Amino acid sequence: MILGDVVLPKEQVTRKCVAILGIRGSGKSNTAKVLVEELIKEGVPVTIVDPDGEYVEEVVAYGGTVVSDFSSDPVELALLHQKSNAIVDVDMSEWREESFTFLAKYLDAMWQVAKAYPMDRQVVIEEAHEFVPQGKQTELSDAIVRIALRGRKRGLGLVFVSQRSAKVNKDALTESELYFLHKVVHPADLKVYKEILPLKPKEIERVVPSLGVGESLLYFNGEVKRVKVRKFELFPQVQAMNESLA
Ligand SMILES: Nc1ncnc2c1ncn2[C@@H]1O[C@H](COP(=O)(O)OP(=O)(O)OP(=O)(O)O)[C@@H](O)[C@H]1O
Repeated sequence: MILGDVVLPKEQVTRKCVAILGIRGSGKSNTAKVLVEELIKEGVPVTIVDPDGEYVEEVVAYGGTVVSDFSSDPVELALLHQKSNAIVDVDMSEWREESFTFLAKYLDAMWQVAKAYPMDRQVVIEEAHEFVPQGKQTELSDAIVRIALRGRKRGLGLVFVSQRSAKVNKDALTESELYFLHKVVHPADLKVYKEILPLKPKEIERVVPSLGVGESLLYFNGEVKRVKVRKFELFPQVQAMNESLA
């Protein structure tokens, strides 16, 4: 999977937890979108928990399913998500109570379906601190923590995206095996990075605030690399054609 100046085999992402952290505007969602696109190309079904509806356009363009009416059947949706290339956007932008209940039921159904039909699939959780917060347990956070801790055997992987790394449930976050650590500046966030990275605290304080948009420290397998993920573009071939005609 070509993400920019970083190339990852699919197996380094699927069945694992991935954390994409950083301040607002550091490029987290862009990194997540590039990752989703590459997973889809590999045939891995992806579900996006989308609190701002910021993936809807892409999911529609890829012929995926956008769920914003929470009266649909979560089990049916989990079965639909079983297909190779399936992409589901759970649009939580209205922050309704029933959307949280639906999401918990959907993830639970996915967990059950994955037992019967294990296959690689990934769930991306934007603003993860809202759904799986540190110090607060809900039906939904239980469903997410269960996937984080025990999803591997059923093929389930997670991607946590958050600007409030200190507020994401530690049990879930520390399951991550791959980290894209974008810019942070606040001491509480730097502290989380210091707990994750095998670098000297002074080095972290020097490098992390200097990261540009789209740049991150990629931490995987005990190794830290400064990387730049490419800018996500919806159907670049179409855009290039339009530009050449203009
Ligand atoms: N790798 C990149 N190359 C060029 N531009 C980028 C890159 N990553 C992000 N950007 C641009 O920077 C801006 C912020 O990116 P993005 O929305 O991904 O940040 P974010 O950290 O998710 O912010 P927020 O927390 O507010 O959602 C966008 O305009 C995006 O197009």
